[in-house]
Amino acid sequence: MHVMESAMVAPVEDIITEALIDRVVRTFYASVQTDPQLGPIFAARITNWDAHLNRMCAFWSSVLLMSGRYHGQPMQLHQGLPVDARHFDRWLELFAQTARSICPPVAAEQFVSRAERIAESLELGIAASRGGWLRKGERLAPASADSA
Ligand code: HEM
Repeated sequence: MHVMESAMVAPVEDIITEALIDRVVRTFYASVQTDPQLGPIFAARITNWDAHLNRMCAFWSSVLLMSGRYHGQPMQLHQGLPVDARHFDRWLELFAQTARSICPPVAAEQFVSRAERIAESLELGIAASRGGWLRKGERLAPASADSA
């Protein structure tokens, strides 16, 4: 690559910083907490928001900066949740709105594309834990006790 071209496009690690992750995470969960669909699910489970936000910052730092700061089992933590495809769609909608309102476009797209892939694998894992396997493109159905 010509030296001028490389100087014009900053590497994504220069754009996505711990400070940017911190802002995205805190802004996102502030809107999650007041969201009628998602808020109650979090409110019923999270007693220490400060600890949760710190863990989510560590998670995104591991995902986007490969910092290795996060150690946890997100799959197990989501398996018991009363969620279906509609909750994931809303989560992703709020997350994309947040990322795009805060980040430069290339950084926002990194957040959004990783979130979409992780959401898809969480849907697959939750479906499997309920004894069902999703085909390609098939979405998570409501838990049977929650199908109303
Ligand atoms: C339907 C959408 C979602 C809902 C309702 C939801 C809800 C929750 C709740 C309630 C917890 C806390 C669990 C606990 O500590 O007992 C949690 C943890 C977590 N969520 Fe989600 N989540 C959703 C989607 C996602 C997505 C798409 C991601 C990643 C892109 C994600 C990443 C995480 C992580 C990493 C943790 C674990 C933090 C830790 O280790 O303590 N979640 N989620």
